[in-house]
Amino acid sequence: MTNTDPTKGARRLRLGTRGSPLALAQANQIADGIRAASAGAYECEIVAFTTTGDKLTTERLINSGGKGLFTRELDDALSRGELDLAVHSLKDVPSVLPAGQVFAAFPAREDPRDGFLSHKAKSIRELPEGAKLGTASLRREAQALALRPDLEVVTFRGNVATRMRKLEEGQADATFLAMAGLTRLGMADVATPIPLEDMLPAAAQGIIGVVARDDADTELLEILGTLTHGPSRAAAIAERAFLEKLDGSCRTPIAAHLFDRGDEWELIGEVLSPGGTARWRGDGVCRKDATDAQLVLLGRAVAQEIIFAAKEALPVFGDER
Ligand SMILES: NCc1[nH]cc(CCC(=O)O)c1CC(=O)O
Repeated sequence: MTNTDPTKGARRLRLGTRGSPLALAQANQIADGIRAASAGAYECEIVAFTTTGDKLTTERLINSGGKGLFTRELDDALSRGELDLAVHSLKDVPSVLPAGQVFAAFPAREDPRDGFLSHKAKSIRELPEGAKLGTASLRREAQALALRPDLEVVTFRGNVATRMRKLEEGQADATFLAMAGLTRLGMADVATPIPLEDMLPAAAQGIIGVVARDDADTELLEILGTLTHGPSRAAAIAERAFLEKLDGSCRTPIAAHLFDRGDEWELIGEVLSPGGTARWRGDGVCRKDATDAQLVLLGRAVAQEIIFAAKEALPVFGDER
């Protein structure tokens, strides 16, 4: 499948992604991977997009704006054939891909933990009474308030650099950022990682998803397949199946993580009421050699457990699904 004949020019691929430094770093990683795995047969050109999500300026707009805000423009360009591949932070990708699109690679997951950033404390617990927490994430807001109901949550939007600047300016006393993003930008040391069990991350946090059209040529799909990391792919499938089953509302704080328990996978899922006054956890295990279908069933079963437990309190789960 490799083209080592120097007289034959490399085939050009257009890789679409968002314009943020993090998105560009991720796209470059994939471009390097494709070049190496194809022994130079493919060369990638990175095309940066501004998505609707990048243009919105307030947290509330994001939270009420529906799904795919960070992917729609890329989805459309991929469908139209203006791109060959789209590179996404998987946690920003809606749980169902647009028709005609497939995941072509799930490279090794980067640190999935959330990071805590503050000049006033080393952890959420140590923050002074009534401290301001900057976040645009309903999940992080609910998880932090579950622990510290006295905190005041303030809107914190923008890319990693913007949010760090807002913290420096004192617009908040603390904020959270995904360790994966910080690590990929070479800035992991600005944050204190929070143990996974203390703050369960968003489904697929730290995983990159590479999306192709389902009619992409087999040679390209084979090369992309070699970039896939099995355990990260298993996590992507189980965590996203959990999310899909729960996807009643984009206003519900949801977290999920597939843990490596030696000879088994354990999926822990969590749903909180907005504001963190109530929290439901579910969990389930499966064998490490589970098929994709079994990983999907695991995700759905953990979601179903939470739906049963939470449906009285959260009417959004009352519907049959
Ligand atoms: N919603 C924005 C977003 N999407 C992906 C990441 C980080 C990288 C990742 O989780 O893969 C971030 C920033 C953050 O949550 O701090």
